[in-house]
Amino acid sequence: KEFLGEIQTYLNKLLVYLNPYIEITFHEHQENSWYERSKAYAYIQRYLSTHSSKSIKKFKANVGKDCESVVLSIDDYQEVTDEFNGVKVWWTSGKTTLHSNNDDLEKRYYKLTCKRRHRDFVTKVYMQHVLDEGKAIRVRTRQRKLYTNNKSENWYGYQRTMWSHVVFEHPSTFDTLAMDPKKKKEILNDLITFSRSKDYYKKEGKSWKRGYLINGPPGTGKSSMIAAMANFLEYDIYNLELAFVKDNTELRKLLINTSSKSIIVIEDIDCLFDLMGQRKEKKEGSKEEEKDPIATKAKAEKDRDKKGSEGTLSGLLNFIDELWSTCGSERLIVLTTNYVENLGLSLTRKGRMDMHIEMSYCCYETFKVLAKNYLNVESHELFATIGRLLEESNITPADVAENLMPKSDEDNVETCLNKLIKSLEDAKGEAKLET
Ligand SMILES: Nc1ncnc2c1ncn2[C@@H]1O[C@H](COP(=O)(O)OP(=O)(O)OP(=O)(O)O)[C@@H](O)[C@H]1O
Ligand SMILES: [Mg+2]
Repeated sequence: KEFLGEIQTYLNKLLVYLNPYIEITFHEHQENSWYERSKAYAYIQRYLSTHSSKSIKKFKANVGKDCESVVLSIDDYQEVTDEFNGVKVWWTSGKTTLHSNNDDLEKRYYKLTCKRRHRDFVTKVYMQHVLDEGKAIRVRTRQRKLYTNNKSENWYGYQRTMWSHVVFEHPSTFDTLAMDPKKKKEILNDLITFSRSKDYYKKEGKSWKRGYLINGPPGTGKSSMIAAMANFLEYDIYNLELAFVKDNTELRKLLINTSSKSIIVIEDIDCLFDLMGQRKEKKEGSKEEEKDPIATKAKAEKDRDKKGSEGTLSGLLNFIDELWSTCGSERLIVLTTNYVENLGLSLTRKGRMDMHIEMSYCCYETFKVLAKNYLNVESHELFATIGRLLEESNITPADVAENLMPKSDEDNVETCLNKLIKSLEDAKGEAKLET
């Protein structure tokens, strides 16, 4: 009997030796951490769902938390064949169920089978390919988000969130954005250089971020510009509502909770002037003051030269410095304002913002892009008249767009252009009356 047992073990070993295949298993959850989903598992899932769509008929849908994304993956025990550099591998997915005291835990895995002699190639080269590709697919297909910060009263408790989000779906792109083509090119180049300079920033010991100050009257496309940037770089947007931020500590907490590949936006930074002023007055004389660097610094400044606005300006700059130093890498910081006068100067001069973008009233070049967007025309006999009128009046791209947009079935290129001409003439008349 002992002898038989020994034979059995040898036979098993022989079988293993003769079996030309090996199996590698990737579990959904790391050992000892059921809460942390393995990144490799997620990447393999993406990889297989795009590389197997032809050969497979049964899929399983995983719908994201907010019903915002659907990821297909191969259903249990379906086999997928993949080939890479002439090496064939087979994938299956499956699950084991663990019975614990309260509930059954499903443990899912992907199993990779390949020829024994390909082992090195598969574990080193092929798997690297799968993981890289899976990661790239995930970046490509991720839904981008628009975040806004909540009041800090809502940061705690049952549904605590600092940032609320919706899916970001603004249609604006650099193609539809109407502005001086030379400036547009400049901005695009700047963004491209930025997105490719990871190593440069690292080598220079700088963190990888860039700041833009966008100014222009309402309706000239500042928000559209930010959306176009986000669409171009495929970044998320964090809209920072400073009225909800009490002090630098809160600001810091918010910024730490932003993710990379994002644009942090503060709109209407000039309104912040007033906000800073209020904050300072409230704090004045209170004990809190010593703890708050903004107020303290602002007060010191004020005491020194007794100029109120200087105090608030330095408070604002302080805030922005905090913003710069706290938010992590791979981020754009964009500030917008309607009035640039002293604000823009002090922001750009002191090296805080890298680029100053000016959005202006509609000129002929801008109009041509809008006409292409809304009416799909590149030239028309009325263009000359419009060009001349544009030179004589200040009308925003938003107003031009409003006129060009066909509103009923009767509207066509001709009627829309005439509508615009009428508005331009009215605007000109008004301007004359004012002077
Ligand atoms: N330069 C532009 N190119 C294309 N569309 C524009 C442009 N400017 C304005 N528009 C149109 O006008 C609308 C309003 O523009 P947008 O919100 O970008 O202006 P804004 O400068 O952010 O204004 P505000 O200062 O009021 O926030 C946009 O939805 C867009 O359709
Ligand atoms: Mg705006």
